[in-house]
Amino acid sequence: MHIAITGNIGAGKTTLAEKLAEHYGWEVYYEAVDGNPYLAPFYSDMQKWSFHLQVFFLNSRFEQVLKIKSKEDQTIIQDRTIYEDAYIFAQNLYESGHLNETDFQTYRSLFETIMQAITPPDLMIYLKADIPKLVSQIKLRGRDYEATIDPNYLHSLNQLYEQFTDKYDHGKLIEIDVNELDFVSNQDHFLHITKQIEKNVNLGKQLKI
Ligand SMILES: Nc1ncnc2c1ncn2[C@@H]1O[C@H](COP(=O)(O)OP(=O)(O)OP(=O)(O)O)[C@@H](O)[C@H]1O
Repeated sequence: MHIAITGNIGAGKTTLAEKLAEHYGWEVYYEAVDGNPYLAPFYSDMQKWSFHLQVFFLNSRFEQVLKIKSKEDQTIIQDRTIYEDAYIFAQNLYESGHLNETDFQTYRSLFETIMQAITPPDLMIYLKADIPKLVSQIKLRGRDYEATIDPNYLHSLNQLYEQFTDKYDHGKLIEIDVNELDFVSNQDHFLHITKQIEKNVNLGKQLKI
């Protein structure tokens, strides 16, 4: 089974993926952050590195989806989806003028080709958070290259997340407002999330508990 967590930068996807993996005995597929040669340069010069970074993420996410497909007997939890790369990040860079028309069209055409080869997740979990929550969580983890993230960038991404999740029709999607949730130290908050997952997918004998 393929479960994916979707949400803006700093929404808590990686932390939730790890907690769910521990709880259910699932495997996590992380985003390609460590060893990503374009991520830090991208944050210092978006104009120059947007296309490179988008192609890098698209390829790495495509590889993940193919691997997930080949392991149908296991449950894998994916930290961010390929849809977000195209419909949110690349779209935002295009709208803000960091990706030019030609590069964006080339990227979208590559994405459309990839779409023909992949299947959507069985369940998407959208972690919805407002800007103050995102900013404070990004600060907490203290990555140097993320220190320059402008709240306006997060705001534009959040607007695209809203549009994307409203229209999403590739499969099931649950929305979890994490503004007032602390699923790390409050077990009831964590169980609120697992309850919703179990309502939406049949975990059957895969349950570890
Ligand atoms: N397609 C993309 N275009 C631009 N930046 C991207 C893209 N995909 C991921 N990123 C960025 O790469 C980094 C990934 O970091 P990480 O995997 O820790 O996730 P995150 O988005 O911060 O989420 P969370 O805190 O919810 O786990 C972030 O700065 C993130 O937004």
